[in-house]
Amino acid sequence: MPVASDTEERTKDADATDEGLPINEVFYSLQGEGTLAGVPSVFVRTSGCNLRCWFCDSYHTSWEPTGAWRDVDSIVEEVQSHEQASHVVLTGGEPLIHEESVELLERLAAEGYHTTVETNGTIYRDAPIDLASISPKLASSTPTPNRDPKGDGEWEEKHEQNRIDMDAFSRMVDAYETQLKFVVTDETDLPEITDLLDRVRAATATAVADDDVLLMPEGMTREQLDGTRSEVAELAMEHGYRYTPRLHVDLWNDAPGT
Ligand SMILES: C[S@@+](CC[C@H](N)C(=O)[O-])C[C@H]1O[C@@H](n2cnc3c(N)ncnc32)[C@H](O)[C@@H]1O
Ligand SMILES: Nc1nc2[nH]cc(C(=O)O)c2c(=O)[nH]1
Ligand code: SF4
Ligand SMILES: [Mg+2]
Repeated sequence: MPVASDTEERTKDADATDEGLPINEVFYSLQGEGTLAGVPSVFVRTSGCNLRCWFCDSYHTSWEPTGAWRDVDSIVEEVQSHEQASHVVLTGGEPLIHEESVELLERLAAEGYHTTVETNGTIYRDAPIDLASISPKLASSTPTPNRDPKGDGEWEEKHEQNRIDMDAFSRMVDAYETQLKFVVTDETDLPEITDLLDRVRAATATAVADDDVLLMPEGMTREQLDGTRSEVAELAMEHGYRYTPRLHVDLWNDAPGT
């Protein structure tokens, strides 16, 4: 069923309940991105997002949010059915638009799981998060009319206004072990990354090392990554940041549930 796309809309959604989470998919795979790439993990993907990146590889959680409302018990049960996994990745959509994500993380922590939250960094929540994998959205993510996958640029202004929230971003950096994972389209993204790092370093008590900064090539298929990965790897070397592959795309291309 369709899921309201952000918290504000969701409260108006007659289908919304006070309990549970809108779930787009739960699957077992290898963590494909970031410092934990290669680690067997169960992915819980919530539906609904407060942003609209033109390149979003999870279209059915953002541009056309779909999923089923599920209670936390049933989600935890499905996670536990993948007996080999001790890591859980909560992603979306934007998982932190949902208050119930906190309860899910509490339950998973109580069961002994390592939890990673994949987030755009615009919403802070207090929860047992072992790794906050923050992917702040750059200007190059904005759905301008010529790049809008759905309409005619209706989301451009809202996305542009909301894509960075320095308060939420810096609170998260101070509260959790963090990696900053920037989606890079080309070299023109680098000045904005440098500027965002200056701003977050000025706003936080925690040291943000260049080693915590990862450049990830934009692309949801192998073919698209063929056009970005070499350049992004060179940019990481040039600037002293890390490079992260998109291992799942290299292994399984854009197959569902990977
Ligand atoms: C679908 S998002 C969900 C979590 C959260 N909304 C966010 O953006 O961080 C999961 C990850 O995929 C990245 N991503 C989405 N589309 C991508 C693309 N076309 N190429 C590279 N990374 C992409 C995001 O930046 C984020 O790191
Ligand atoms: N294998 C795999 N690794 C991932 N790491 C982050 C993902 C995400 O969509 O948040 C993701 C994903 O969708 N698949
Ligand atoms: S913030 Fe994440 S889920 Fe939302 S549109 Fe961007 S990439 Fe997709
Ligand atoms: Mg993904």
